[in-house]
Amino acid sequence: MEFTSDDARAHYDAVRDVLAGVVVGLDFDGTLSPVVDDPESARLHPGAPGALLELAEAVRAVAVITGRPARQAIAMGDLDALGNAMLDRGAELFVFGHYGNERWSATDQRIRSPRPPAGLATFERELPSVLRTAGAADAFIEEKGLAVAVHTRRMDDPAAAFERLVKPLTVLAERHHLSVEPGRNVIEVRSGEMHKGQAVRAFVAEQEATGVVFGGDDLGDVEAFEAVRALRADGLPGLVVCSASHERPDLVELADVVVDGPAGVVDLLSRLVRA
Ligand SMILES: O=P(O)(O)OC[C@H]1O[C@H](O[C@H]2O[C@H](CO)[C@@H](O)[C@H](O)[C@H]2O)[C@H](O)[C@@H](O)[C@@H]1O
Repeated sequence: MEFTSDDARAHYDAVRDVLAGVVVGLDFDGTLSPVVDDPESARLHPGAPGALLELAEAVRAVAVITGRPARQAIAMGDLDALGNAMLDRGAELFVFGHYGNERWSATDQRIRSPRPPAGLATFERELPSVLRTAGAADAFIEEKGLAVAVHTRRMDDPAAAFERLVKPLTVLAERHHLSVEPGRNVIEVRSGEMHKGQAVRAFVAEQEATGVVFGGDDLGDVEAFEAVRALRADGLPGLVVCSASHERPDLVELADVVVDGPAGVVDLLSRLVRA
């Protein structure tokens, strides 16, 4: 792991000093789960369950804060089993799905979810024609219930297809009062009312946390990075962790600690607990 500045090392120390009251939010894809070509094949890094279990015992609470539907993240990460193991040790696991629009906890076991945004159904009906016009008819469409994601990763030239799609998908989304969330070879269209920064702030407040850590790898995590930095400016110890990849080098400068993908995240969490 690498600190991005001397201040960053001090932020790490400050969080470690109040660890028992700290909340930890972690993104799923690219942070706890290595990025794979097929979004449906994503799974937790093999070291993640053990590291999260150890972490949960040492901190106030742990949350997976993801753009995925909570149900899907729970299934892919076997998070209900992990949550039960945490409960056995007196700790709690939360999952905030759809960028904080959904909520699940190991204690509650029910997913609290809003209705899909108005306009999404019409957007989805019009989407194939927009993809054809943009020369991207073979993009993979992931229907997510509250959102839809258009993936270019498995196309011949993923970056070029992504660039061709940003404008027409933005125009179509805006026509239906929806927001565009660009990510790693994916353009997601969803309601713009919630983001991970709000999820982090709400998590800190409800847990009366004495510190906060957030780890992420993609543009959808930037608001959470900003929330940690803003809370820190108000006096709460905080640490921003970037799970780095060649696909998103621009996120490094927003972080305090940079690690090498999900394996690096697992290593960092273990070090934090053992320190
Ligand atoms: O907030 P996250 O947990 O990071 O979820 C964001 C999106 O991640 C997924 O896509 C990403 O991971 C896929 C599997 O590794 C990869 O194939 C894709 O290229 C990545 O962008 C997911 O499919 C989306 O629904 C999430 O919004």
